[in-house]
Amino acid sequence: MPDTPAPPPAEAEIAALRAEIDALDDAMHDLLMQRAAVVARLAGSRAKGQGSPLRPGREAAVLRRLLARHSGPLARERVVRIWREIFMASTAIQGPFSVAAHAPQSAETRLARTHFGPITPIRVHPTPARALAAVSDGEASVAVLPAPAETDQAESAWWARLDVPRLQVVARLPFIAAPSAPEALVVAPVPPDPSGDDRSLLLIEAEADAPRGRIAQALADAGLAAGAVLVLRAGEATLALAEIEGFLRADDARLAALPWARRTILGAYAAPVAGDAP
Ligand SMILES: O=C(O)C(=O)C[C@]1(C(=O)O)C=C[C@@H](O)C=C1
Repeated sequence: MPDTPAPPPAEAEIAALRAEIDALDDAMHDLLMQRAAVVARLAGSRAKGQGSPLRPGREAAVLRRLLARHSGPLARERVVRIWREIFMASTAIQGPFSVAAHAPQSAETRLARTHFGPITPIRVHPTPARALAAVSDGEASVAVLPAPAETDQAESAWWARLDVPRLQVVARLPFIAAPSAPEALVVAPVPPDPSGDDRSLLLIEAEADAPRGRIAQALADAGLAAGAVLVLRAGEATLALAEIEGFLRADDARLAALPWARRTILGAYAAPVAGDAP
């Protein structure tokens, strides 16, 4: 028998570590196949019902739970990336899924791509109305639109005309907080699902000259903790869009304490999580 020289120690060490990685890959693959089988069972369950398989609140709750137990050299943002792909794979098991985006800054398309993954079809529409129509008509599963901004004019303020409750805001992108980066909202033909730490969007139609301060005060007096309040002067009315702490429901008694009868909950989304420390 010819003598086979023993590999140098460094190569032997690499081979041993790669064998460990191979075993872990097999274990992870087994778990992914098991997870996919459970998702297929969930898709068939009557409790989940028909309609969009997407549950952004549940996704956020899963990610928060994993990030809370996370440690080691794997970056938090990488954990989110890996699970985003898992969620989209699970969504695909439950039916076709596509995105209609309106992306005036092209950042919205990037946010949609990052959130919904590289394989999900994304079509960019020239106006928010066209993107929303694609969802209403069943051509797309969700719309991704620019987050409301103080600079919005009556024409660009898609949120002022959202066909609620048929269409509702269900998520805000990005889920990993990125201060002063562009943001987008996800609109779906289903209500949002709570994640346990949420913010809701409340649209109020006030009188034409209602000062912003009065609207903010009325919200505070009603016990509604508002973050940003956007104000849009629209002819005879003032439209105020308030981001309210928590998952607001239509029968919330605090809404009845507001001095304006025309108030609409546009939806809700999970509060973002912190990224990796720089
Ligand atoms: O929990 C569900 O309803 C699922 O469809 C499963 C799952 C997941 O993979 O964890 C997938 C998609 C949903 O958006 C949320 C969660």
